[in-house]
Amino acid sequence: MAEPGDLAAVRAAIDRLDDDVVALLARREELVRAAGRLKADGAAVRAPGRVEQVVARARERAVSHGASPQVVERVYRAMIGAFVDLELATAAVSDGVVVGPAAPGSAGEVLTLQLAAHGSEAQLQTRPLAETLEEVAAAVAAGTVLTATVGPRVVGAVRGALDGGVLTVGHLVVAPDHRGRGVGSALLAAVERTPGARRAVLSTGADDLRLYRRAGYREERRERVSAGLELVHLAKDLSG
Ligand SMILES: C=C(O[C@@H]1C=C(C(=O)O)C=C[C@H]1O)C(=O)O
Repeated sequence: MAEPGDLAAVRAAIDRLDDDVVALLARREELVRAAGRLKADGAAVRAPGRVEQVVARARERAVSHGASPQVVERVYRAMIGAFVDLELATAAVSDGVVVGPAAPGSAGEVLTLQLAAHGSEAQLQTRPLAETLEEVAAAVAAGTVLTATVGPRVVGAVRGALDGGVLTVGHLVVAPDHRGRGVGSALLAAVERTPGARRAVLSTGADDLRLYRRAGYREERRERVSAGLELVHLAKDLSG
């Protein structure tokens, strides 16, 4: 590349280059998010062995481009650190939390969580939250319930009913002492991986939208259920 003659010109050239760098970072972020959705815990998110592979490869590429491998390594370690934080905050779960199909016999615990759920969704007293033990047990037996467990304890659950490629997500609940640690996001990410699901839809109270917005859900419409209580219908395209 020709050397620009003064600092302003150099900076203009850096700005143009940064446009490309950020565009590439955006593509990298998409891939990192996809990797995160395939992981079950914090150790898998951090993947230190893979980090060393990526760094070693970047150092080699730096040498072949005539760049400083030390600078490239520092940039890469900082970048990967930021991506790991993103993965931990989005798809992944705190260490020790395992997400998977509800174990036979867990219906009682799932129902207890549903009944204990706080917030607007519980206040709606919608049919799902007023389920009987038999109904929850039938859903567990049908394989439509996913749970998050810590050791033997169920700390969260979600349900996904698939019909013609449309996944209706419901009953997302997290034990009060496990909130804010990515359990809800991990359950949501796991249910979205239901084979054959091309679109996810769900309805929730107007005050618990953050988790869903962060996960890429878009608002379709709002429905006033009663005075002071609004139900928000959300959807997410899963085909991409
Ligand atoms: C994207 C991944 O997750 C993390 C982020 C990495 C990256 O940004 O390259 C590499 C390893 C993990 O720490 C992965 O495991 O590949």
